[in-house]
Amino acid sequence: MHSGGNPFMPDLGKIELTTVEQVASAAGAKVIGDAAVQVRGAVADNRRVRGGELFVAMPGEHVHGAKFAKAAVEAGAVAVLTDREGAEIAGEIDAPVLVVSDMNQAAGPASSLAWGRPSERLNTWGVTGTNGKTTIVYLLKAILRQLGRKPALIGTVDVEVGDMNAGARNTTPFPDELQAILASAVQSSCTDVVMEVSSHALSLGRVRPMRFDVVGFTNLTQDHLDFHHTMENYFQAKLRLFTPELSKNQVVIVDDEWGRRIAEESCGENLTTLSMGDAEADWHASYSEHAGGITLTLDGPAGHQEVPVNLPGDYNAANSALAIVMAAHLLSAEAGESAVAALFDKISGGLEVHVPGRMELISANPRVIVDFAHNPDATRKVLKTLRPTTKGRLIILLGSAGQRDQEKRPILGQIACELADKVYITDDDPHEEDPAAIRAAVLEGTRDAKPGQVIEIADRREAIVAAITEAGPDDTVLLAGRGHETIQPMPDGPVELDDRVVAREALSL
Ligand SMILES: CC(=O)N[C@H]1[C@@H](OP(=O)(O)OP(=O)(O)OC[C@H]2O[C@@H](n3ccc(=O)[nH]c3=O)[C@H](O)[C@@H]2O)O[C@H](CO)[C@@H](O)[C@@H]1O[C@H](C)C(=O)N[C@@H](C)C(=O)N[C@H](CCC(=O)O)C(=O)O
Ligand SMILES: Nc1ncnc2c1ncn2[C@@H]1O[C@H](COP(=O)(O)OP(=O)(O)OP(=O)(O)O)[C@@H](O)[C@H]1O
Repeated sequence: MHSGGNPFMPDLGKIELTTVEQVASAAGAKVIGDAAVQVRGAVADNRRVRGGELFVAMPGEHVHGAKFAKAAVEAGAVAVLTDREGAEIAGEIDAPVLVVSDMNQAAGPASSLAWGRPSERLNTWGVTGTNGKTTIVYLLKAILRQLGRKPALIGTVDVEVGDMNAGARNTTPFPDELQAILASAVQSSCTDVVMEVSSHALSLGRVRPMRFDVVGFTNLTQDHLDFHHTMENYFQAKLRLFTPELSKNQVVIVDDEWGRRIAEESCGENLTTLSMGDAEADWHASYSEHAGGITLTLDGPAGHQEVPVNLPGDYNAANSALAIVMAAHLLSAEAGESAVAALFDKISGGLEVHVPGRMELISANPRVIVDFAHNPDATRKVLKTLRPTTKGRLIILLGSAGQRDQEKRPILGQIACELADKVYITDDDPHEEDPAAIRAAVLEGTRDAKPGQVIEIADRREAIVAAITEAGPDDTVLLAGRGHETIQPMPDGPVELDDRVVAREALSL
């Protein structure tokens, strides 16, 4: 869960007017009322109506947005888009109502048109996969800046447009917000948008009708089974991004079976493959590690290239390789080989990236690190990355989020016991679930622990203080799971809690 929500509200006066009839045609809607009414902009929350917009009444988890249609129109919305249930809930409305059978299909195309089809005026970059999306969009931003371009960024940690940035609520925003951010990016003269595309967003049609210039696939491992139920469904959601309907150029890491299946099944129009190992692929990458990060070596259509990157670990080598190959692949398709050569020339001096809450170093002795690892694959990879550089003990503090994938909880406990010397089990973000029951499920995986290896402390703040107080100067303490998050959703309501702040307090005790 992330606090905030995007404040990016484009200048409505600069958005081209479009008619209800045109919006209805894009959204496949039946119009009740005057189809000649003109709209500009689209919003799904009545509290954000400024005047003249289309109100996008989405069915929600708690309430149907149509309940607020009247209020939206009173605030100045000039038309309402909703489904049949919403039309009934909305009742008599003093504005045309556009009725569709499925809001997930309709909200994107309608919002895009109402915001002036902004994605068509930007180079669009999409990244998907279980782990690495946030890191990769930051890498893409760094690459594009080195090329002298002006990218906007949309992801889990924040949304950045020009000089403005704001915390994100969703990894991939809902269609009205997404299209408003893109319209802001156009108004701020951004050249590109780099964005994370979650599997939820793909399942729910949130990015429609964008057709990305280039997309990248990282990896697929267990997560989000609360939503997708099976890995096959989770895979099918990701696969969509690589079909010609959603993207023009595709880059796929083929080191897991899912990547190989995407390469085979997507029918991507201009697909290139990348391997960090010896899988058959168009590009191969390897790396050497040094104190400041890695030096990445890439061999592929652009020849042999080396790029230093300030991020540690084999998984960050994969993240960096994917970002660079995405850039090379798109430049090659659009501007030819000389543009690719210019790219490598610009980045050969190195890429410098700081991703909040990802391997974020809080102190050196003891080494305290905050990382967003919250699923089995990420937790395993981060512990394995930290082990060789830890002289003393490797201590991990973790829990698991409530109202999310439950199957991963004991697996997380098991990985922690296998790969760390000491394990603190505590609360993550319980949401409305019983925190003790979540901790018990994580503890189930620690049955084979050595005596004294595992300690349970419910309160995360207390647990962080205990873990850091216990650590010696040669130890590493990994505070896993919440990364950049600043609010802990507890059953009794949200509490302010930033692992990085608590760690610094504990270090000064
Ligand atoms: C389950 C889910 O998808 N919830 C999303 C949903 O909230 P909700 O269903 O609770 O909305 P609601 O309160 O019932 O309201 C329904 C509608 O009425 C409108 N409304 C509501 C109140 C009001 O006074 N006026 C008003 O107009 C709302 O704007 C909304 O359109 O609509 C919100 C606003 O657009 C989203 O932020 C919220 O995402 C929540 C935070 C979420 O956790 N979503 C998950 C499932 C998700 O999408 N995750 C993926 C992947 C993350 C990852 O990779 O880890 C993501 O892309 O974020
Ligand atoms: N390529 C990778 N493979 C496995 N683990 C990774 C990889 N990249 C990052 N990680 C781990 O996963 C965590 C989350 O990384 P990042 O935020 O970049 O991924 P994400 O896909 O955006 O995750 P989420 O969708 O959950 O926000 C990192 O803190 C790190 O522990």
